[in-house]
Amino acid sequence: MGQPTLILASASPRRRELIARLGLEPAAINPADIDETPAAGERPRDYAIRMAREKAQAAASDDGFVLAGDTVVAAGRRILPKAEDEVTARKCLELLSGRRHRVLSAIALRAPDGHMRERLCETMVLFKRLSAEEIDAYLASGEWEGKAGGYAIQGLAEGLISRIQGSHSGVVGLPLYETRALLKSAGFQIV
Ligand SMILES: Cc1cn([C@H]2C[C@H](O)[C@@H](COP(=O)(O)OP(=O)(O)OP(=O)(O)O)O2)c(=O)[nH]c1=O
Repeated sequence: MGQPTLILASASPRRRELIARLGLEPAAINPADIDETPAAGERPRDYAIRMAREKAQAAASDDGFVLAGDTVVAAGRRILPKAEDEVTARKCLELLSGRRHRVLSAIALRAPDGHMRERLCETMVLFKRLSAEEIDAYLASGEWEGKAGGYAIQGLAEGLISRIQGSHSGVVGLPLYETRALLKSAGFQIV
């Protein structure tokens, strides 16, 4: 039996690389453009799941399974923004410095008949206490651009992270354990 058709609803090159690590190649990449504004008082985990579902729904297809993901950085109940400018990135790093925070990574899989399955992965991340020099140097790298919470663990930031409990791939954007389980439950054959 052949593999079901997989459509990846993501513009993120990291999600493409991560899905390849499960030995899968999407038949199509259909990024979903949705409104990513959190609702007032929305909990980080609810927001991550809602975003993943909305992305999968926006790329809905009768021809295959649509996989989408969403990664949210949360400090307590607070949802950190995607850092689009240096001021925002600095605020995020100052907030995360020396404190534990959570990264919520939700994935949603929409079946061709419209049935939606989802999973959530939660990872604790601890940054060292960052000095002013460390923050300045990190900002100068530009790696924070467009990243939730103003950092990317897959780059320089990992040298500033003393502990992570959960899923490294989840922090990057597609939790491989949960993604494999979700795809297997939908009939994909994966090692
Ligand atoms: C915390 C963290 C975030 N990020 C990035 C991944 C995403 O760009 C962003 C989370 O935003 P997402 O909305 O999850 O993803 P995206 O906008 O990049 O792609 P798409 O919606 O098309 O699938 O933060 C990292 O790359 N590494 C990290 O360590």
